[in-house]
Amino acid sequence: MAQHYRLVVIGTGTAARVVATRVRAAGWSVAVIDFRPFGGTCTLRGCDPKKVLVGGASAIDHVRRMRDKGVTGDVGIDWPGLMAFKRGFTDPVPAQHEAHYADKDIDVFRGKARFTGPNTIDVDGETLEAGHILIAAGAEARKLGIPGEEYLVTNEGFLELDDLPGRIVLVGGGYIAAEFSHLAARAGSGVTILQHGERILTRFEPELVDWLMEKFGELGIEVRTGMTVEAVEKTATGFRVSASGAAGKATFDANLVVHAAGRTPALEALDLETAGVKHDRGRLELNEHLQSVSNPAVYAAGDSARVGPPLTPVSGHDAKVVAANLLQGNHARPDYTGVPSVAFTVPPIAAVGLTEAEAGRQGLAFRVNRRNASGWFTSRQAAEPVYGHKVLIEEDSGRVLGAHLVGPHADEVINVFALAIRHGITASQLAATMFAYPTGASDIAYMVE
Ligand SMILES: Cc1cc2nc3c(=O)[nH]c(=O)nc-3n(C[C@H](O)[C@H](O)[C@H](O)COP(=O)(O)OP(=O)(O)OC[C@H]3O[C@@H](n4cnc5c(N)ncnc54)[C@H](O)[C@@H]3O)c2cc1C
Ligand SMILES: NC(=O)c1ccc[n+]([C@@H]2O[C@H](COP(=O)([O-])OP(=O)(O)OC[C@H]3O[C@@H](n4cnc5c(N)ncnc54)[C@H](O)[C@@H]3O)[C@@H](O)[C@H]2O)c1
Repeated sequence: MAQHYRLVVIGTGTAARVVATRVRAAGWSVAVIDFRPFGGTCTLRGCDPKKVLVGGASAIDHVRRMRDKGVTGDVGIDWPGLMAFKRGFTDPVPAQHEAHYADKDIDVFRGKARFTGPNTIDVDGETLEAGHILIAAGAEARKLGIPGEEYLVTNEGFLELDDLPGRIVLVGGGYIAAEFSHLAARAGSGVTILQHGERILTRFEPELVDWLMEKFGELGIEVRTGMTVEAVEKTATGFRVSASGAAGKATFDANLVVHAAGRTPALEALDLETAGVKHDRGRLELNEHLQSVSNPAVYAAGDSARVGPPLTPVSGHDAKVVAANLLQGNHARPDYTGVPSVAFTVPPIAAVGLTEAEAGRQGLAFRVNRRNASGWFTSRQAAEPVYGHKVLIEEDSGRVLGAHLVGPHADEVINVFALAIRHGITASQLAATMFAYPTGASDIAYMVE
């Protein structure tokens, strides 16, 4: 016998929880499904645990930078201790989420969801029938299609390691490689990044990434760009990674090989054909209201919709759009203006709005304030020489088109620029704002002058 709900939600991450909670509050019957512990990627396997661990790396880095400046003593990372601190955040999450659903009278199902028709879902032999179905299944590590792929550990495994191995190879050179390498190297591991592209962190301004590369060098992280990983094999002591590039083939030995080569919407298990849900090259085909173009009962949000950038605030934003469309009929559309993004290296690198290349391609008339600001007070006080910015300001309107920051407080100051871009606050209005001094934000006036 099928159980009937007005809404069935696949997933229990950020997008799923926001939609389920809002729609239930309007009186709909709602069920959520997940085959993993409840809570989603950000709280359990992504942003939050990563940031807790980076906190440890950041603390020892600060002490080391201050060593010849009146701070004494040796510091290091006790990995099991840091992991125990991290587990203090992650361990309670599934029970808290389950309690939330119980409190809201939202039914929960544990297992893998699979469509069995346009409005029906199977969860381990149980059939759910729904007026609407939300795909909020997130993303999963991209299949590389290389021999030995099964030996790769994903973010999920890395963030649960009881011990940190001596030698780590990261396959790919984006967010995950940058963040995990900074953490692991400070915790004492030898780290190699094998990146297919000509540079790492391709979503950030190249000049700022170049300034940050100094840090990778200091940490002894070996960054090999232009290298495509082609195979991983097991050896007596660990793994051997084979890669090739313009300079030829090379092999790298490691005790751990980590997947940092991109994530794609987690659609494979859903059997979308059975539900008549169109998709193309791993992406759902959605209309401007985040509804399937071929099955009007189905909506998607967050990483599995992959309309906006795959970041937590975007999942929350998509979810609000979908909830509004479910409850009041299609009228809301996502607006990704001014979504900030940070890679939590130490120091962090951040971006919001257009890059210089994008603004150029759009034919906009703009000026660029570009500075390596390692002589500024903020940089010297933090004993962190990597500090700089690039801000793009439109000539006639004075609108901030893009802001790119690297160095101390970049992860916080970028939010001021996000506010400016999203709400049309001009460069001169930012310059006329009194920010508390001395803080990262008090440098903004000089960045936009
Ligand atoms: C290592 C890492 C670090 C990150 N750091 C940041 C950061 O600092 N800042 C930031 O903004 N973003 C960060 N992100 C991205 C962020 O975590 C995601 O964008 C966000 O969590 C996506 O939320 P979601 O609700 O779309 O999906 P998810 O939170 O991924 O939820 C999807 C859920 O669906 C479940 N599911 C999948 N398929 C099925 C199925 N067939 N049946 C049942 N359940 C299913 C999954 O188990 C999962 O729990 C990071 C990601 C990673 C991997
Ligand atoms: N701080 C954050 O916001 C944060 C942190 C971690 C992850 N994330 C999210 O998770 C997603 C996935 O992160 P990611 O770092 O895996 O992906 P990414 O897309 O940032 O980078 C992947 C890189 O791997 C390279 N690559 C792909 N295949 C390769 C191969 N065979 N050999 C060598 N290099 C290869 C690609 O050229 C690409 O540059 C990101 O897109 C991001 O949205 C966000």
